[in-house]
Amino acid sequence: MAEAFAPAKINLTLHVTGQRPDGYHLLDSLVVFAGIGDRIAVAPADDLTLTVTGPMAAGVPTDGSNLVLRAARAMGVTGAAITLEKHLPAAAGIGGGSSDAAATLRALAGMTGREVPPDRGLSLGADVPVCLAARSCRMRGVGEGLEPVPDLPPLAAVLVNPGCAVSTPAVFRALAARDNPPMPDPLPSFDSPRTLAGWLADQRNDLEAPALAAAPPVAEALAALRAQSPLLARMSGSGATCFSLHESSASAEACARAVSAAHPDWWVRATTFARTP
Ligand SMILES: C[C@](O)(CO)[C@H](O)COP(=O)(O)OP(=O)(O)OC[C@H]1O[C@@H](n2ccc(N)nc2=O)[C@H](O)[C@@H]1O
Ligand SMILES: Nc1ncnc2c1ncn2[C@@H]1O[C@H](COP(=O)(O)OP(=O)(O)OP(=O)(O)O)[C@@H](O)[C@H]1O
Repeated sequence: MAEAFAPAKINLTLHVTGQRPDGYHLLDSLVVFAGIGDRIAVAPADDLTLTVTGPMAAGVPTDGSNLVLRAARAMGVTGAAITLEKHLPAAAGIGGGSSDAAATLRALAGMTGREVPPDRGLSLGADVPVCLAARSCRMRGVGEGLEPVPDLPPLAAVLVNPGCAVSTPAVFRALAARDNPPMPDPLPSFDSPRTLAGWLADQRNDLEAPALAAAPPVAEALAALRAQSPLLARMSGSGATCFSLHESSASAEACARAVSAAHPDWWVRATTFARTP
């Protein structure tokens, strides 16, 4: 028996800087992890099985297409009873499936003593290597280039998903430009959430414009967050989840309460983005 936490992945920035001949995009992204996420438990068994539980289980595939089972197969594991306790919305830009895959690799490595695949799960999804690292990283290439980042201050944050799934390939396809400038190199260091948020405001998520065009509720989520005067509000990944950064946990919790009250059908969580979850 082994367990692993699958934290939500947040792209504080997401610059699309180019495109490979195979169509995959080159990225330059500052990635952090939240204190909330899914949970994976694995136990020895004769066959490979998956049970999905938890408040966000509805609609998550339970067949071989689930990234948890794909991760197990990538490790050559044919016998394991795996439980996925789903707390994160799916197809939401916060790496739910990728983080589940990474946590499965970690848990199965612990249980079986097998090595994780040499590509760190890249063939399962571009976000899997960073989710396997599960700590703040500068992510480049298509997702395989991981570099440690200067110490970031712990960040009080709110996550809002307005309940529309967004297709990652469709958002990439709708990009107006694929050769946008990267972040500065090296990244500066930040002594407070306010300094970091001020710097982030000059950076971008290049997928935000095409996601806003494809999914109008993203604009509503951003407007609802901005109405609470956060340090910054932005979309994560390919959407539709948006995040806000705050000076304190009390301010993040007040923001989450206000957005939840105005939009009871949205998924809204106050959390912390930390160097290690
Ligand atoms: C948008 C991000 O979440 C940012 O962290 C990731 O780049 C996407 O990661 P992911 O969902 O794990 O991506 P994958 O499952 O590998 O790819 C889904 C689709 O997104 C597009 N894709 C993904 C990653 C990348 N660097 N370039 C792309 O163009 C491709 O159309 C691909 O078919
Ligand atoms: N364990 C899983 N949890 C959620 N979705 C999964 C899982 N395994 C496979 N999927 C499928 O993957 C699709 C994308 O879901 P996922 O939650 O990984 O997207 P995402 O948060 O947008 O990812 P990213 O931020 O990496 O682009 C879903 O539509 C779902 O059908």
